[in-house]
Amino acid sequence: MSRQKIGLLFGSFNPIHTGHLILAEHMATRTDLDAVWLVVSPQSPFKVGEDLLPEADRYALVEAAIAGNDRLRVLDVEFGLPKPNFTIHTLDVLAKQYPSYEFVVLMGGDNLPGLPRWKDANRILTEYALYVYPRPGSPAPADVPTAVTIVEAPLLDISATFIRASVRSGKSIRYLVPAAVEEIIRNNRYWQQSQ
Ligand SMILES: Nc1ncnc2c1ncn2[C@@H]1O[C@H](COP(=O)(O)OP(=O)(O)OP(=O)(O)O)[C@@H](O)[C@H]1O
Ligand SMILES: O=C(O)c1ccc[n+]([C@@H]2O[C@H](COP(=O)([O-])O)[C@@H](O)[C@H]2O)c1
Repeated sequence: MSRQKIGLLFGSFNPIHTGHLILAEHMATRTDLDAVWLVVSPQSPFKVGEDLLPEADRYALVEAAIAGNDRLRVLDVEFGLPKPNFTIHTLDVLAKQYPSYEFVVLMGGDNLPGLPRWKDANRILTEYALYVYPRPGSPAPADVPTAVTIVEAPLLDISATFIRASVRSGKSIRYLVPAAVEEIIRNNRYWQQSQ
């Protein structure tokens, strides 16, 4: 029997939004992946100094967003790892922890140009396949490494930045995030005070 193939979507999820969810569901149902795991990063090396909610709060939002979807799972594996969170470290931990699974790294097209600056980028590209979901404003480069597959999928012009800005200015985020996420954001007044 072939090994379970799991897509890993690493992100700050500040907050999780419909773009992440459509990406994850698309990968889990329209590629050869069996499931997608969303890995909440406490501190992306490229987002040091940004206005991040505490990681436990971002995790709770992801948990609420994916409730009831058996193909999706959220991981807090990076919470106990040194910061900033280098993806290669997490991949090494997961490979050891789940030797019977084959992991694929998922990302949006905006992350592809910066990939050569990731820690041990060459090792990631040698040891893992990468499936890239296209993102508005980030056209696929003409030349991609052989490990990279650009997946054909509907473009989603949604970002966590837009959602935080909407909340701050009192605009609706209905449908941009699941109802359960919207409720948690409202009840906790995230981004309405000085966060
Ligand atoms: N609308 C989208 N289309 C395609 N990929 C996306 C989209 N939104 C997020 N992603 C991808 O999901 C992963 C995690 O993204 P992240 O949590 O940083 O969200 P973000 O919306 O890009 O956040 P921010 O606006 O705060 O920078 C990244 O690989 C990113 O490229
Ligand atoms: O490993 C690296 O060097 C590296 C560099 C930049 C980003 N990442 C990871 O990529 C994910 C998305 O990052 P970001 O900055 O788009 O939120 C997040 O999990 C980061 O930890 C990882």
